[in-house]
Amino acid sequence: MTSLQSTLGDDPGIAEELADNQRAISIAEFFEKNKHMLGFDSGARGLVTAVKEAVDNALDAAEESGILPDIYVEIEEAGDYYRLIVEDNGPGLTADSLPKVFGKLLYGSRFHVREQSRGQQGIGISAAVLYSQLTSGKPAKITSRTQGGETAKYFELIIDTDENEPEISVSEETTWDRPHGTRIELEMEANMRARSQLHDYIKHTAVVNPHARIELREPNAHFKSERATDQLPEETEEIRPHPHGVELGTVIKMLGSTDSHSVSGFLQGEFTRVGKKTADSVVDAFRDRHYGREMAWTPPGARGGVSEVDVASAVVEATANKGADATDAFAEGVADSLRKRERVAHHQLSEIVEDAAEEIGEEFGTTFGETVRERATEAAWRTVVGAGDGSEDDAGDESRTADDLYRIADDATSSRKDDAVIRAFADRLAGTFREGSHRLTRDELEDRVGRAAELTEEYDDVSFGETARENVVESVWSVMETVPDDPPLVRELAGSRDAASDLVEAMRETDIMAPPTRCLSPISSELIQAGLEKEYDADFYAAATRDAGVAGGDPFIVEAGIAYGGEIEAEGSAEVMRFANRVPLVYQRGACATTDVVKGIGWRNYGLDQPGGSGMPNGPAVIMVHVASTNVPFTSESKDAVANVPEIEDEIELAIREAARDLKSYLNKRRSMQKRRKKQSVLGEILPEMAEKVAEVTGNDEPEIDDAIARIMNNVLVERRTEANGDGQRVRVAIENHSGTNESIELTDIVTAEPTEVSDGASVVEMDGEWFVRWETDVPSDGEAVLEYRTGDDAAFDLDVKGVETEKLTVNQ
Ligand SMILES: Nc1ncnc2c1ncn2[C@@H]1O[C@H](COP(=O)(O)OP(=O)(O)OP(=O)(O)O)[C@@H](O)[C@H]1O
Repeated sequence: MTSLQSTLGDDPGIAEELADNQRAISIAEFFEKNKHMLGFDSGARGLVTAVKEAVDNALDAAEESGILPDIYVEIEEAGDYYRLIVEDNGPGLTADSLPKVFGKLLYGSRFHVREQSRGQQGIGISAAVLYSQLTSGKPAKITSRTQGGETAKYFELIIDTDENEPEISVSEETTWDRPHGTRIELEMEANMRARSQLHDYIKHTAVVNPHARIELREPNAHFKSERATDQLPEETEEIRPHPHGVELGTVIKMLGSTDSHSVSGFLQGEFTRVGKKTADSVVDAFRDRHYGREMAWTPPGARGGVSEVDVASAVVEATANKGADATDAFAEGVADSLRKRERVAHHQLSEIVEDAAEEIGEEFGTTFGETVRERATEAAWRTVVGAGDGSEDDAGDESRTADDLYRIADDATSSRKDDAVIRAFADRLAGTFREGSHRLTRDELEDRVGRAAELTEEYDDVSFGETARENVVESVWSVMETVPDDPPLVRELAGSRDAASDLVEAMRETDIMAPPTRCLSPISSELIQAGLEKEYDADFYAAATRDAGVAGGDPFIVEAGIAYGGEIEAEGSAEVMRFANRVPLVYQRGACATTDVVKGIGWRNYGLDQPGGSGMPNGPAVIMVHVASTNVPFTSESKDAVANVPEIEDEIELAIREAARDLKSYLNKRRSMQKRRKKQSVLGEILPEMAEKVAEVTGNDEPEIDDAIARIMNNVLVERRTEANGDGQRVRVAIENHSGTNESIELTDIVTAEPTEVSDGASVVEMDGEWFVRWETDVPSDGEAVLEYRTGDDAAFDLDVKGVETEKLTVNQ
């Protein structure tokens, strides 16, 4: 027990004493103690993280300035420590911003920008400086030269962790041979145990950044990855958030800081993809949630079977002192408009009365004032809902609304339900409208339907289950009308959590075009495939890039690639390569959404082994996933693993499945080709023996085996025959298609003497004393095509056939 606990309860000043111990903690102090959160948990890992932070920044900075990145990384032993040097050819940093970039945590240019970049939080490089000063006690040494700068600046600094501010020990002008760029030198306690992770990081960075030149020199290795293209990734543009998935707190903050007064203006001004029409739809969805909808009833006379009530006479009765003709015309006008409608809600009836009042008033030179209009509206409404006026001779017709609801409920529920049960239910539901408002939210409607259903279950001893209730709610809700009330002003919304929450829900449920992707820089399927081909000598490659999705208001794109077979390690489980915003993720594979998704896929369906039917697939496969987003949701600030955000997980799965489908058809085909090869080799052994026997028995020549194999195997047979013909020889190349499909075939016969009289459609090209007779032709199933030409007597030939898998091809030349 601590001394404070022992005195607790006796001492009236205990809270004050405790309060004395409270004090703010600077972010730098916090991370000084929690460096593992930033990826600096060990010397081995710390070094990789520091390289990663510096290289990511160098790539970001160069690309942002339209410069093709040229990055040099050097790690050298320096006594008890390791020295890390990273140099880039980026735009450099000004003398004002440089000390803060390296000497202050949470200082950066990207946090508030919705645009894809590797860095996000403004922590990375200052965390590396912090780790270096903590472990070696040495300051960071930074040189930087801005574009067009006469000289370079040189700083030595550490972070004052109490204040989270840079403490500069040296600041001077210097010379540097690079025309622009930044050079960072950090000393730290480290080791090279994570060498393979370091190499992977550099190599994989090169794979997905083919426009960058990256060189790594470390005590045991030196390699340089040259630029594969001079094409910078397409420039990204900052965008506003997308309305889907923005959280309530964010929206409240945005409501508080916008210049707009109206909700519609706010939506159009602060979000991407919201124009006037979309804003109107969001506002309508907001009205439905916030104010509820109004029930719209079938007006009297609009539908057969409903008792005709004289709307006009009700209106006449309610209208006093307007002269008989004007009153009749007014009442007829209302009744007529009403008759034309399929359904009418109270506010729509008011509009009908307003319109008739204006029109008839003008025609008869009289005024139908506010009171008259109201009385007329109420009288007409009573006829619509079958309510009496309270007098003895007008008891109303309660069955009107019940009939109406009966029809809706009958359509919405299964035909197995007894008619009397639906009637009883509709009566009870109609009762709730007689007693309560005709304007209600969806929740209120659910309540009413629920109550009516429960009473029906209780008194009629039948079941009125969840699905029936939901269907009735849906059908009634769909005939209800959105109310015309003006939505609150932005400043009112900002002050009301409930109203703002209704707005967020309305934004969420409105169909809104996917966000523009100019803020993102996906790698593209072609480059993913090219990258995989560069890294892995495989038999098969596939890649897929999905359309943009939205998570938390931030657009994202997922891409996937698969390499299979060849030199890829066949033992053990497949390798998963993860990337986020073009940065390879090296650590925390098990905590990453990408890994979870890969494990959740049934790989046996795609032709890979998967022990137990779930988990990592086995075999010679590499699965690559890239998540590009304006705000990648990492599980922690060390940015090693993508968090389990459902929208992103769904897209990862779809991207992988897209690539995996190609893998599946490749593997299926390969399997059937393997079978074919086996069969063909058996035939190749048996047929010559049979041919020999047949020739022996019949005394004839041995039959043509190649032709027979081609026919039995349904192959394409390409056969060259030559025939001496005067001065030279005639060449005849015949293609017989025994397969069940039409084939497009590209054939090249390479001849050592000049060909003449070549068939139409073929072309001849001479190269170094060889003639290439090229011919592209379509041969239908069971069809034949022939190429003919003449050439010299002593010509030699070599035939090359493309367009048909080798297993389906028999060449006889
Ligand atoms: N080599 C560089 N050249 C030019 N500017 C740089 C360089 N390194 C960092 N910066 C600038 O310094 C800022 C802070 O960098 P820092 O690594 O701390 O954070 P970040 O990259 O923005 O985000 P994160 O914490 O996610 O890495 C960057 O936003 C960028 O504007």
